[in-house]
Amino acid sequence: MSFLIAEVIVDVSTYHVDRPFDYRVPGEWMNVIELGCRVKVPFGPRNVLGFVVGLKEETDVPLNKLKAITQILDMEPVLTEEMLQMAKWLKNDTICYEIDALQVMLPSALRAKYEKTIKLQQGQQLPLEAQDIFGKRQRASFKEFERASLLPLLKQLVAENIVTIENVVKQQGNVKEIRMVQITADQQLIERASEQSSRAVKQRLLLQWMCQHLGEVFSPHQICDEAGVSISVLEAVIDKGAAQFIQEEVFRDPFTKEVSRTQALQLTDEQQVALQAITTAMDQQIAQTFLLHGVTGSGKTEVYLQAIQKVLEEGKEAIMLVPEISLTPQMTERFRSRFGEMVAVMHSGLSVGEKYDEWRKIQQGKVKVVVGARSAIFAPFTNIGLIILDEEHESTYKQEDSPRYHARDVAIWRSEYYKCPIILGSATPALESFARAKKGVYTLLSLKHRALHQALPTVFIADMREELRQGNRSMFSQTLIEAIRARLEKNEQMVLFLNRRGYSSFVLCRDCGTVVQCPNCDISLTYHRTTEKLKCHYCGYEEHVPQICPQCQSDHIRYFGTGTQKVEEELYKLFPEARVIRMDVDTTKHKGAHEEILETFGAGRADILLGTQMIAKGLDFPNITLVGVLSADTSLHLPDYRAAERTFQLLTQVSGRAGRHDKPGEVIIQTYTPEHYAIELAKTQDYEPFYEREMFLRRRSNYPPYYFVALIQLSHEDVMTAAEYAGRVADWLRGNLSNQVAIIGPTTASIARLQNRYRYQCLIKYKIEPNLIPVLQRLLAMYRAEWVKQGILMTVDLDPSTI
Ligand SMILES: Nc1ncnc2c1ncn2[C@@H]1O[C@H](COP(=O)(O)OP(=O)(O)OP(=O)(O)O)[C@@H](O)[C@H]1O
Ligand SMILES: [Zn+2]
Ligand SMILES: [Zn+2]
Repeated sequence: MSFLIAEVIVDVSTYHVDRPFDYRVPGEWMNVIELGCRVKVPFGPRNVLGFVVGLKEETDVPLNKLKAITQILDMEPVLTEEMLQMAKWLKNDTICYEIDALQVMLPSALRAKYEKTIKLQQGQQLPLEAQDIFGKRQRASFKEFERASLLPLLKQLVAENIVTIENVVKQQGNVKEIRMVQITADQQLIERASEQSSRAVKQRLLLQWMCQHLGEVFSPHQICDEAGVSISVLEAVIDKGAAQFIQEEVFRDPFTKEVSRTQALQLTDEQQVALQAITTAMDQQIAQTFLLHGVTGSGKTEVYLQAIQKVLEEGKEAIMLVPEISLTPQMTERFRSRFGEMVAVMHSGLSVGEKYDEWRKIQQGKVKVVVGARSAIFAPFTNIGLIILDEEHESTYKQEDSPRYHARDVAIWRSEYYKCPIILGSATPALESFARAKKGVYTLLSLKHRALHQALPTVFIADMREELRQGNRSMFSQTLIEAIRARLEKNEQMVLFLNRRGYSSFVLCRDCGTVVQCPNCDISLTYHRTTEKLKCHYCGYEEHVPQICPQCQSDHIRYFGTGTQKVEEELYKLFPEARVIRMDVDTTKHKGAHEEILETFGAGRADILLGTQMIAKGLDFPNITLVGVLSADTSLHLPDYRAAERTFQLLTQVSGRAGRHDKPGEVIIQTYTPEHYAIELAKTQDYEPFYEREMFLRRRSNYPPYYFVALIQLSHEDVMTAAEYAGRVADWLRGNLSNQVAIIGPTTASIARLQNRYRYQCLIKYKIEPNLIPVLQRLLAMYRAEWVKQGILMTVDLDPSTI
């Protein structure tokens, strides 16, 4: 007797074995189940979610031990064949559980609790058995089909598009619907209704109107308007069978405003050359990776738009990634004005329901372009023609939880699958990317000039030590103050940028130097002015600002450092007439806040846009002629080998906001270390000299891109236990990896204690180590089987963004 066996990856990522388990497929589901469907299966004492990753007829599991699938959750697979392959690759490439790799590809609505309903499509005829289930309703529940053992029939109905299946998410809203009216397609029904209402003039009027619109669908409102009747007349006619109410699905619209359409611009020669290279790769169907290195304002976005245009003409699909889309509403708008309804968006600012709707639009082929943040790289397209990563150097493209993937690597994998090109775009590419382009692994395309041949802005460095010597204790240098005053007089706009990476306002005792720390983490607490509280940004701990120093009881304890609110207050003191608009985490909490702020600024209703990291990128406003960087150094002194690179990138990006159109731009960078090369070279805004300099230093200290690094982090509540296991990790690595590999550690992590757990790490530096993945997999297996029980937490990151 033959069985159908499903191989299922189960949702238990604490189990130490990461492999598919075999389950019997109950007879009635034989022709229903497919690869990529979600199922419920018994695992130990409970039922868990699982994904079908294989179907076969034989198993090594003895028949009396073989359990059956409890429930099937999808008629149509939610994961494609491609995704199942991609998950296997991710599992190996990032060393994660396969279940984590499968889950990350789905919108969270499909990971939550939901119910399935079956909806009858308009005007479709059901076979008898199914009619019994639906009765007079438009909808039936999945369970009803299941109970009647009619799943194969259901599958057939879905295939013939007679019914559709919808997942109604229980907790987080569901498919949104509105009530519509469908006029019958059958003229006789209308005639019969007319006979019945021979004395009702209005009803007859409506029925005559309906004769002109057989089979069409309108909103009740529209019908009443057009036919000039009231809703009660419409209801009476519906009662007589001339039309019926139907529920029509609407997609939630994450776009808050209308945009006007734009046309492709006439490209510059440089843009033309770049576009030509990309479209050639498309025509030849080669998985070629292009690095589009273009100075700020050089028109990279126009190249993306026209490349996508070509993809659409070929009937294919495109993925456009941006670092964090809620920060760049301008980008979405440019895509919508070019491609209209063909565009879906995916980013963290959307609700669970909105994300699910956007995902379904992609899956159902209703859109051809997705503009989104990191996770949009998993958009369920099946005919991809181009993938773009804008600002490819940004660290948000790397996910910091399992699966610890980099969107660039996933993009390259998918491009190989679809044989299509990729564009990595940036004014300041990641060192790794530029090195690969120089070696010919990527194809370098350069835009050396701004699109309209405007000059890059002039950059001044203001030495804040000098200012202090001359008695200026404020946060604004004289140069900056004068520059702001000049702009206010000329009615031009400016951007003031407060570099807050690794920087915060803290409370310090001026007598003994104590900085108030979080009791759970080795990190200073951040001062919040509005609530007069100190907060830990890592664990959420908070307390009131102390009146006296907890160490020496001095009352000379006060906060230090600069927040955007403080800057705003200072600005108003200096320039009471200035209209300042602030963009930071506090002013952008509510949905749509970014758009509102940028719209106000774009419409010229503010003079100064003051903000943090989130204003550094993507802004394109004609009237900005001054960019001020209040504190260039704050990101320079972090214990991270990429600190100089990040600082240079940030300064170049933010400078690029000035003088993008007719008016020339000026940039003033304030710093306490003007001699640092990252700051000196940001002055000329020339990427290659910086690249050469930084590469030299990386080579000297054996850092990427010359070496690869892998980071193993480990924590425990007890410091001795944490140290002991960290030591075991280091010993084990030394015993199993070749002596070509440098193992640094164990050392304490840069934050030595977090949420009351002590943290250690080991760093692996290597050039070629074929054994690395298997060795790390064995280490993880050991950890999952034994160490977890001791309360150890361990993570392995093959491409850490900070170390
Ligand atoms: N070929 C062109 N002709 C006319 N204007 C153009 C052309 N290409 C781009 N522009 C305009 O130049 C400005 C800068 O272009 P865009 O924003 O695409 O540059 P970018 O390289 O993406 O900039 P950044 O990296 O600084 O964000 C935009 O206002 C854009 O409309
Ligand atoms: Zn003190
Ligand atoms: Zn804390």
